[in-house]
Amino acid sequence: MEAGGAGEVDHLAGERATAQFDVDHMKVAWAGSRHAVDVADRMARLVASDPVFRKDNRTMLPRKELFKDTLRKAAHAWKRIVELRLTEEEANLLRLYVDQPGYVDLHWGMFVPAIKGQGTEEQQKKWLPLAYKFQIIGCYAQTELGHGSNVQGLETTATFDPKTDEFVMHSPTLTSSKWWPGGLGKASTHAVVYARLITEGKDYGIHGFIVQLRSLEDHSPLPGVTLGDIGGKFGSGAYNSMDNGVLRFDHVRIPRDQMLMRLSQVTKEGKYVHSNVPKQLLYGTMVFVRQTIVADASKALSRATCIAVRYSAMRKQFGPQTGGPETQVLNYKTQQSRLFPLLASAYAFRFVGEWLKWLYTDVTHKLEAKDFSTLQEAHACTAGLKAVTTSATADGIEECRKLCGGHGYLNSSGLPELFATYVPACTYEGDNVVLLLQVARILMKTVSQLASGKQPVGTMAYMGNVQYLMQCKCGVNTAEDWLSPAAIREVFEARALRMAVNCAQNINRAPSQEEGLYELSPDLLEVAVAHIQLIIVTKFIEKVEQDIPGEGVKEQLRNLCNVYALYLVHKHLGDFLSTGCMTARQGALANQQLGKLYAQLRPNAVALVDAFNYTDHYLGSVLGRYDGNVYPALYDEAWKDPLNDSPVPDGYREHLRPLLKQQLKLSRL
Ligand SMILES: CCCCCCCCCC/C=C\CCC/C=C/C(=O)SCCNC(=O)CCNC(=O)[C@H](O)C(C)(C)COP(=O)(O)OP(=O)(O)OC[C@H]1O[C@@H](n2cnc3c(N)ncnc32)[C@H](O)[C@@H]1OP(=O)(O)O
Ligand SMILES: Cc1cc2nc3c(=O)[nH]c(=O)nc-3n(C[C@H](O)[C@H](O)[C@H](O)COP(=O)(O)OP(=O)(O)OC[C@H]3O[C@@H](n4cnc5c(N)ncnc54)[C@H](O)[C@@H]3O)c2cc1C
Repeated sequence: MEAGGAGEVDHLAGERATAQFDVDHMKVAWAGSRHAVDVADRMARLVASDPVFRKDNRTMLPRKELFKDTLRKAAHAWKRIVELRLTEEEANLLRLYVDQPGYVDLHWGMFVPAIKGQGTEEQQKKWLPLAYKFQIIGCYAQTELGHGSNVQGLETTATFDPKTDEFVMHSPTLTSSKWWPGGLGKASTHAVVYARLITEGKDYGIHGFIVQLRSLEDHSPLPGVTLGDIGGKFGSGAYNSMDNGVLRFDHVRIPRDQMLMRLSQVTKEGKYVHSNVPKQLLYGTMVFVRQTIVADASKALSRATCIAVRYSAMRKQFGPQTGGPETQVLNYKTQQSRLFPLLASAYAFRFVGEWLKWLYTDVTHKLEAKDFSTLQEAHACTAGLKAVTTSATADGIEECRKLCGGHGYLNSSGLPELFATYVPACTYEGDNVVLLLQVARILMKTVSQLASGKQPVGTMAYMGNVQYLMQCKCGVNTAEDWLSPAAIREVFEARALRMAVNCAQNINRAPSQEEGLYELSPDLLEVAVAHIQLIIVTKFIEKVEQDIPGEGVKEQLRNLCNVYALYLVHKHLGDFLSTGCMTARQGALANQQLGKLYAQLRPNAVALVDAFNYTDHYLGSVLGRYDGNVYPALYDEAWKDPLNDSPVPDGYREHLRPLLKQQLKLSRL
């Protein structure tokens, strides 16, 4: 846990003393409210103090033991949730701090939301109470061996048989095997299965069905159902605690009322009826989860930066030419220029995640009132932000590992496992490239409508300012001018719009729209990234403009916001220059200002990661310890490796001894 107990020494106390802001209030700004800090703190401590939830040996467990450990933790977590009568908010946080991917994530995160979003009231009344009490365990079975990104290309069939009032679920080919769903392999009793609905001889495309897979008596697969785990995955520990599964159906029958019928129905006679709603609502569960993934990005990146900042503050290498103590590696400007933008990104993703949650809730209310006007905005924002934040977070975790030098490569640093667990977020819930191309298509559509005078709305409203943004000139003359939110916002808007318009013009020159979209898809990706980065920067600026209590808190957030924006200017300078949004001199001034901001951030760095309020248990890193007492912890940790169980290793007699004896004989010749 944190320092302050009897006998504990805070090796980072000096760092904490230099902070120029109230850390306690920064915790509130980060978590969203005082209440959020208190609940999270209570749940984190509850988990950290419970031996069942220990995870320091996780990367050393063989897969079967790891999976059993996951089942044990999930069951224990549920027991605690019931015993302590935890609220939904508390229960979600408890699961978060248990920090081990498992079937419960899909049960609560996808199975339940799919039924809520796509089930009728009657279906919800039947299935949700069972799911809420864990009388059934569910997963989300969409992806197949042959198709993941292309949902419309799925092959599993659900053919209606009016004679028995049932659907027949079938996997007609090997490639139609469901492949990847988490929790499917070993734990789930039920799944929401996505399949092509066929009735009266006609294929009506993809629909969701609730299907029982395993016996509720002995957990064995039901007749006609083939089930298994798809095998080990990248890294030690990591996502291997999850039973991602394979599923095949051989003409399995389910009652008609197990088709999720909120969006469309099949009557007893086999007639297909589509409610008057957009068919994309079928993708609603993915939109919901993409939104939660953005919030998770800030958690993962803040963990990695917390480890790297604390370790960089205690680690020393080299010293001044004149002698004297070695330098903390955090004082190296190169370390700061690699690490501080990641710290700023963690904050940026936290606030854009908060805003996205608001947007999602707002759109949901509108959908309930049959207003579908914001569906496209919700899709573009969730897809784009999911793609940009997960890619930056995965890269950022790996950068943090390198920032910790050799020790970062040890499992005990926590960083290899964090990376291995996190990196599939770039693929699941929509491959990031596929999602960015969705955003780009919407942007191209918006550009094409500008000529007709149609005013874009929401996060695309800036595109309506086309006359000005296509020709404006950045007014920055000094490095300090880059501290103006208006200047920053304008260059990001101009860059995004000009890239979109240029790309749209190039597409129009292609023989067909389709060919243009295909040929220019690498450029389209960059257009989408520029638009999404504008959203993140804008939401950070808007956050800083709010009333934020606590001494120095607003100033630190403003600093982080400027670091985030100017780092992007520096990184994507090519975009800003080639679109004529700014000059090379202005680019150099931005970089100059960035250097000054890093210097201002330096004395606050450790306190800024303290504000995440993570326990040592949740961080799971000897390098990121709150007290900074890294070396004894690293040393102790090494001895826990099973390889150190005996001084002479297994295999010595068979493989080392004969070799050494042979060398001895040869040397005597
Ligand atoms: C209670 C809380 C508990 C705490 C738990 C927290 C949650 C944690 C959950 C666990 C987290 C992680 C675990 C990982 C689990 C992973 C699960 C999965 O991966 S599930 C499978 C995910 N699969 C995908 O994402 C597939 C990606 N593909 C697609 O989405 C589509 O195929 C797509 C969009 C690429 C193409 O679709 P389609 O071919 O149908 O359409 P078009 O491209 O032609 O578009 C037509 C039209 O529709 C619009 N559109 C597309 N998608 C959407 C959408 N989602 N919403 C709204 N509109 C959409 C598109 O813009 C086009 O519009 P138009 O106007 O016609 O141009
Ligand atoms: C850890 C993990 C957990 C998962 N959990 C679940 C789950 O619970 N339930 C579930 O149903 N699924 C799950 N999935 C599956 C996941 O949703 C898919 O893997 C994901 O949607 C990507 O699809 P794919 O694997 O078909 O990739 P592909 O689409 O085959 O991608 C391969 C490559 O092709 C590129 N590509 C594809 N289409 C295009 C295009 N149109 N234009 C340009 N490039 C393209 C991609 O960018 C990528 O580089 C999970 C996957 C993982 C890794």
